[in-house]
Amino acid sequence: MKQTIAEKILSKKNIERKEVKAGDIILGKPDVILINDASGPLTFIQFRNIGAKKVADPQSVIVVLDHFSPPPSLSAAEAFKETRKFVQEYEIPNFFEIGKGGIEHTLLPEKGFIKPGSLIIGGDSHTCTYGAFNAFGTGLGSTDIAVALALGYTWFLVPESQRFKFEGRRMPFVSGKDLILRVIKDIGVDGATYQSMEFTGNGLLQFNIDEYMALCNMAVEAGAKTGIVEANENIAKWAVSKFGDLPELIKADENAEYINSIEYNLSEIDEPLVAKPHSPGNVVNISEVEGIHVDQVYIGNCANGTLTDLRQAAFVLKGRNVAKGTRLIVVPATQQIYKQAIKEGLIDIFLEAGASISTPTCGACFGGHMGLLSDGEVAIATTNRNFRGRMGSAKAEIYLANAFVAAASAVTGYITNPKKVVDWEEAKKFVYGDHNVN
Ligand SMILES: CC(C)[C@H](C(=O)O)[C@@H](O)C(=O)O
Ligand code: SF4
Repeated sequence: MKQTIAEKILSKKNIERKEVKAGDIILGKPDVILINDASGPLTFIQFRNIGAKKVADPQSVIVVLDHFSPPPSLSAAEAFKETRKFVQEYEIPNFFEIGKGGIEHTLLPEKGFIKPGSLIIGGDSHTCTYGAFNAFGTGLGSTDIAVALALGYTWFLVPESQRFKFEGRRMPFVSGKDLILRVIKDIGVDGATYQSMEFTGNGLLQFNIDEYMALCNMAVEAGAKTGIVEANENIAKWAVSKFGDLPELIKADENAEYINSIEYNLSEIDEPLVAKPHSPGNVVNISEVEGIHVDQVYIGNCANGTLTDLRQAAFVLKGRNVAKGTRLIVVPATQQIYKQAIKEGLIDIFLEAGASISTPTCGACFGGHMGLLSDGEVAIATTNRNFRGRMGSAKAEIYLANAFVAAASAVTGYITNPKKVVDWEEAKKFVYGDHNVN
């Protein structure tokens, strides 16, 4: 049988060990079950409601306190307490306290929990981020997570797949974020509902693994079940440096069945893109929105809070100041990224520029805390959702963009093409080092 990447991974994880195809309903054993403080407490209630007495495979469970971390309210503090209680009661070994981890989707690969070919389920919609590592990640509701905790396996409807191929030369200041914004612009926010979005093509070699995370992270913003990068040299290199050996990598078979295929010539995605309020599908070229004043710039979240993002922002902010009338909040996604950013002098650059640096947290990304917007305010953020009310007031407006754009906008105070602030050749060296980006 000719198979897509999703079909291959689900065939391996199918507890009946049979080959599967799109449309099949199967029982699969996830390698990782992810729980956070936002949806976790509901999962714990459901776990008890179904009469579960123990967690089938505690080793596979990873619990992260990240959404309301550190708790800004009493109710969040209670949710944290509930979560710690569950971890203790069911002897979950992989637990990340405040100060020990960071945003789950950046943290799990960093800690070595994600391998090519892994199946990951999580009580969070951006669990699809792990496709960056050639893995199948998907978000499930709290009840499904509770059942998977109790049984060690759960049901999957094997998704149909769409293929997105990137060839050609990467253009200045276009980042992983821009690739997915372009795809969502083309197919719409319901363009891949319950499907696997599979990303391939030699063009992707010019983007690094952090950028693959941004690409896969927003697959769910097109309604997808998952988004997966086909195995390539970058993923192989990452796997070898992470695990010391080369795990089996997953590629689609030639002639695998895709319900739609789109090929992009990267040289035609020739400037950064921006998603306008109030939808990640409301995407335009930056030139269409340049000059709009921003009250707040937010650099962080599980799509774009990586070291690559911080380097992009720092390069732009180096020796410059955040504009008067604008504020900048920088949120390194994990403790390790934070530490590395200090070592590299990035945090100094942010502080000198007048930024507020936050401890790793989901924070204001989903309107939790640490930088909410008030009525009438406008923000540009490296986050993945700009729904009405997402970062606070329903009367605020959020633009989504990559970290080069966000930082350039912080410097001028209005949405700005980074090419007007810094030189691409210099930026490339600072951000990507030896990685051949075009
Ligand atoms: C609160 C949480 C469960 C939610 C999600 O599922 O994605 C959040 O992370 C988000 O980004 O909106
Ligand atoms: S950073 Fe934002 S999008 Fe990502 S998991 Fe947290 S709340 Fe969700």
